[in-house]
This record gives sequence, structure tokens and C-alpha cells, in this order.
Amino acid sequence: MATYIGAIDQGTTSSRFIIFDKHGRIVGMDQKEHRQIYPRPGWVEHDPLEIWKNTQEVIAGALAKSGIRGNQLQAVGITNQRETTVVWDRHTGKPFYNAIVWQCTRTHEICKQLMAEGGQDRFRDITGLPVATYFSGPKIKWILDNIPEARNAAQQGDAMFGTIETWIIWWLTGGPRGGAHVTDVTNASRTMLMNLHTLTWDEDILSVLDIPDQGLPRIVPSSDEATWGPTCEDGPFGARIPVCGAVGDQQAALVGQTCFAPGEAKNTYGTGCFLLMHTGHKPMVSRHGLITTLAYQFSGRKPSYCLEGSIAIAGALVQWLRDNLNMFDSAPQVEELARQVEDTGGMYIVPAFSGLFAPYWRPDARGVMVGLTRYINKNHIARAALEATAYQTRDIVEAMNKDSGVKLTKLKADGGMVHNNLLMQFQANILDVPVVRPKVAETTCLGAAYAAGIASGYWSGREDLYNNWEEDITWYPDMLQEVRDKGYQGWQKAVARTLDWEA
Ligand SMILES: Nc1ncnc2c1ncn2[C@@H]1O[C@H](COP(=O)(O)OP(=O)(O)O)[C@@H](O)[C@H]1O
Ligand SMILES: O=P(O)(O)OC[C@H](O)CO
Repeated sequence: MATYIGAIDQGTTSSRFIIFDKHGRIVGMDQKEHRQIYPRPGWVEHDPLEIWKNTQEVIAGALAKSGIRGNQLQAVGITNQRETTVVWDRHTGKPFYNAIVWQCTRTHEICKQLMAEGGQDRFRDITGLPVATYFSGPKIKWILDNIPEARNAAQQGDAMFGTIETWIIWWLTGGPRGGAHVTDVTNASRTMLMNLHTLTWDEDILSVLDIPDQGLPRIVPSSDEATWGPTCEDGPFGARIPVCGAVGDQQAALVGQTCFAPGEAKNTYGTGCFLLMHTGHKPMVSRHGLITTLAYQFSGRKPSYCLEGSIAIAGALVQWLRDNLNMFDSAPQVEELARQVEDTGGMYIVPAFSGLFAPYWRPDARGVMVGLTRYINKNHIARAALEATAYQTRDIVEAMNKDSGVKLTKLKADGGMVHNNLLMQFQANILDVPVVRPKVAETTCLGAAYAAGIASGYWSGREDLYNNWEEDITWYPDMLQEVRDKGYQGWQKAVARTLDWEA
């Protein structure tokens, strides 16, 4: 009987389940979007129960469409939108509040207070992170401070905290009937609560944030022979399958792109955009606005670290043009509009909708469109939206080159936006390095499958994975240096216009 590996990708906009064969090829897939909830400007929530329901549906959907039975899966891995936080009742599985999404800025006051007491970098040596609304710790604190039932339950030891992989693994493995309460090192490294060196929760930070440690999940490797499963027979797989891989989605893409050597980097162009460079077995402190984070840990091996440049809004700007300005019906159509014009007519969009993340870390920033004249039409706006992603990436690459002391010579790309040829060509031009897309662009799911597949012996080691990586297309730079420089200078001026908007 043929066997496969399954991977759940619970992303910001949708949930997917993909089934892979030995060659890393996709043999089954299903996907479903979930609601984005915006209760106030800058606030973003998801319904955790809707996410769990959709996850079960896409698992069942992919199995039904492919004709593969649950018991043909040798193991299951999970990858997820990181930082997004749920607090729930361990006896009922009922969330005390909606999931607070990574993009949500509601913890601005909490972060301001933390910074006033000790500066933005007060936890950087321990956690690798600046104080920012992005990370989970302040989100847990917000729920405990604002929802009295959650605080009471936490004090009684009845509340569970978790990021999305924790939430889903708990349900898959039994939920209130004794499901595993675990988080992998990559997700834990996004909480601002984990010590990057010891891979344990930091008592001092927990006490500063007033978060009781009994609600926190156990920290485990990203690929774990011990497994945290199996799944329940009465769940969506209809079988007991080992759950033995969990990796935050951006780190999963690094694994899926087989960036296992120091200096190798990938950029994932999805809702946001995340450039990660492998830096080896020791955390490297950033001096230029990047964050230090776990890349992955395979069970029984030393952890690997990376530097990350996180951009909050990339494809989300395209969605905004589609949904809020009704400029087109589907995301790929942005390219048709952008191709109607040679350039942006001198305008820029800086989508600082959640403030600016790396390398600026400015929660006070808000989005701008600048350089407008009566000449500008919607085609220029479409083009400027795509260019914004490429310019934000250039900001990150500049910082990465300075931090690592190595000049990036090639960028591996993946994510939903890499099907946009105009963007990818402009990216190569504005970075002045080739950009390459692999044949399997679903690298996030693939990385989670690899984590589960290595733990369960489906793949024997990295050599198997390297053999699965194949180039699809490479975009080479073809822009004059003076044009590149002028464009980037304009971008830097536009970024300056976003600052000091919110108090
Ligand atoms: N052809 C395209 N051109 C530009 N943006 C696109 C295109 N296709 C998808 N996108 C954008 O990519 C994002 C979806 O990418 P995906 O990797 O699936 O995201 P995520 O994993 O963050 O949910 C959406 O924000 C969408 O607007
Ligand atoms: O779900 P994505 O692809 O938008 O990724 C979100 C990131 O993990 C946030 O840190």
C-alpha cells in the first residue's frame, strides 16, 4: 500500500491540507478561507473554532479528492501563521476570546509601557526580539487583563495558552479528552517569552507580563520522533496517525526550500513577507532591526537559528485594493493593471497598516500614498502596490547584508505572490540579485511534511530532501543602476512620511 505524508498549513487567510509523496510532489490538496474580523481600526481577530472546523474540512476534502485513505498517511506535520494567540478552557475547549492575530495592534499600550520601563530592546538578548505588538506574549497579557473569566481560569490552572499549531495539535490529539499541549521551538521563539539559548520559558519575562506559567504549552523540537499524537480515530483522518512535525510557517518554508546551510536564505511572499537567513547553531544578534529566531530543531540535534526580516503587509495590500477599493476581482488581476503602465508615475504606497515591522519597528507609522498628481490612475496604484513589496524586501536585504557581513547573491522565493511575474522581475531588479522559484512553490507545507517525514523515517535524511528541490524559473536583474538607485531613494523618502502618525 502506497504511503504519504500529510501537512496542515493554517495560514492568515486560509487553511490548507496537502498530501505529499516521496518525491515531495503534491498528490492531494484542499483549501478554505476563514473570516477576518476587524472590530476596530488596527485590530485583527480570527475565530479559533472556525479555524479548527476548516482544518477538519480541508483534511477530509483532500483525502476525498485524492482517494487516499487516512491510514495511508505515515505521519502528519503542521505549519501555521505564527504569533496569533488563543486562550481557551482546558475542560471544554471553548476559547475565552477570539484569536488575536499577529497583525493586530491592540497591545500598543502594553508595549509602550514595557518600553517606557526598559526600552524596546529590553528582552532582545534573551528572546531575540524587540518589544512589539507583533509577538504573542503581550497578546496573552491583553486577554488575561481584559477578559476576567480568562484570568480566573488561568489562576485556577484551567486555561491553556497557545499559538495556532498548539490549538490544532491539542484538538487533533483528543482536545478536552487529554490532547497534547505542546508548542514547537520555532513558534515558541515568537512569543517573546522563550529564552532563545535554553529553549525554556523565561520566568522573569513571565512575571513582568503577569502570565502564569501553568497555562503554557510544553516546548518540543520541530521534528520529534517522540510524536505528540496520535490523532484520534474519530477525528478528520479516521485513523491514528503520528503527529510529529510542527514548524512556524516562515521557518517551514526555509526547510521546504532546503536552506539547511548557514548563509542560505528564502523570502516568502504571502499576506506578509518574511525573509529568513540560516545563521547556524548559535543565535546571531541583529544590530540592524532584524530579529533572531529559531530556524528549526530536529529531534536529538542542536537547534538551528536564523535572522528574519518580517514585513507585515505584502499580498495583504493586494487584497486591500481588491476588497476595500474594489479595483479588481481576484489578486492575480493586479498584474494586468500594473502592466498597463511603464512605471508608477513617481508615486509610492507604503502599507504601514500595522505600523512598520522590520527593520524599522515603528508602531506609530501608518500607511501612505505619496507623490500623487492628476496623472496617476489605478494602474499606477496597482504597480506601486506590487513595488512596495519589492522595496520592503530591499530594506530587509540591506539590513541582512550588514548583520551577517555576507552579501546575498541569490534569493529563493515562494508564497502566493511568486506567480506574479512583474513583481518577481522588479524584485530581481531592485535587489540586483537573481530571484529563483522552485517547482513546488508550496514550500511551507512541504517544510512541515519534511519535519514529520524525517521524524517518522519516511525520508531518511537531508539528501533525500535536496533531491526533491528543482528550479522552476529564475528572474535576472535587467535594470540600470541609476534607475534602481533613484527608485529606492524615493522609497526611503516615502517611508519617512509614514512615521509619527499615531501617538
Ligand atoms: N498573482 C498574484 N499577484 C499578487 N498577489 C497575489 C497573487 N496571487 C496571490 N496573491 C496574494 O498572495 C497572498 C496569498 O498568498 P499565500 O501564500 O497563500 O498567503 P498566506 O499563506 O499568507 O495565507 C494574498 O494576500 C494575495 O493577495
Ligand atoms: O500566514 P502567513 O503566510 O501570512 O504568515 C504569517 C506569519 O507567520 C506571521 O509571522
